[in-house]
Amino acid sequence: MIYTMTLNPALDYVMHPLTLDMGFTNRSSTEELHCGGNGINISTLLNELDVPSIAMGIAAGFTGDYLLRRLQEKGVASNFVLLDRGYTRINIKLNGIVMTMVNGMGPKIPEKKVDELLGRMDVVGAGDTLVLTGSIPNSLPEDMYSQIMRRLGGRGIQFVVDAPGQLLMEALEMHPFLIKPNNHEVGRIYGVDIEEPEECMPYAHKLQEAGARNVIISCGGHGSLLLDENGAEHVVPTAKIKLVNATGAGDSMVAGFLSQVTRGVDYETALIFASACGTATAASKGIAKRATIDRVVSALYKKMGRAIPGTIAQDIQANKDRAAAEAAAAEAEATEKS
Ligand SMILES: O=P(O)(O)OC[C@@]1(O)O[C@H](CO)[C@@H](O)[C@@H]1O
Repeated sequence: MIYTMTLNPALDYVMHPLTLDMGFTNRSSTEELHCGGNGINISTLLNELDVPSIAMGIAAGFTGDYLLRRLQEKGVASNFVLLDRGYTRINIKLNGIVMTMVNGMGPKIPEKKVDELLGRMDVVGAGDTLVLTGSIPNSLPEDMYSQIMRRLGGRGIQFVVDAPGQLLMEALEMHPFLIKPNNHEVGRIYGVDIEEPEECMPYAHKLQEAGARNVIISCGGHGSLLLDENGAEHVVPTAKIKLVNATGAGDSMVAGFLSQVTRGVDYETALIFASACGTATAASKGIAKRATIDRVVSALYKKMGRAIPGTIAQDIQANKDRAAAEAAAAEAEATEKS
């Protein structure tokens, strides 16, 4: 089973202001509200791919209630500790000419609730994957992820860590199965300005030397790289799309990668699929749907001049057949009612 941990989930309120003038009232042309927080995004995409996962974390107040209800409606299994006070944050994503984000701080987490969460995590065991991702509320210690990994260490759990700066570096000594920073995050860690996957490769080696088994570094429109645990380097371009909203694109990469490696697919194919999932979300309102992912997968293989591998081609065909059957059933039902 894949477990995702979101200690500081959010509702992502995406607004589309036509202008953004500081000190004035700006008006949005359209708005959307999505369940957010990195682990939740990962579980949402896994659910879209029919890969079972359980989203864990801490939620609070009316926003937390809404978040959990929406997850349930989508069929995303969850196991959240509820706080008695405060509310799950609402992160503002201003999707104007330049994307601007204002993320909330999140509620204060009392120690007894952390203990409750740690207790619930005892279900995670041998063969499971635990994804620790996103920022953590201020009231929790900086080394929270490595604390969790130490507590659960030695049980044969595969850890995935996608977190900023110190949180990530602290976790490396526990040899996570996968880390996925982006080029900006890596640049901040090592004090460099890097854009292209090839420029990032030496830093992937440093992160691997520091403890990570597999290192993916995403570089937005420039592509992405994987330095795998066998020392092989893989670089993949990005399919061309019209950017809609990049929120959750990195999380979608993690979900896409896990969806493939957990079924035994080779690392290069898993990276290509991961890249397509990230791009598909960047081309979508919210986390990508399967049909968009399949379109981007096909476009990416075409761009790379390669044939789509058998397992992935079969999935795409099965999804097409399922969508066609669902459309036919819906049409038949509509005809019957009229
Ligand atoms: O404030 P954090 O935890 O660093 O990031 C939270 C967040 O920006 O990341 C997700 C996208 O990756 C969004 O759904 C969410 O709002």
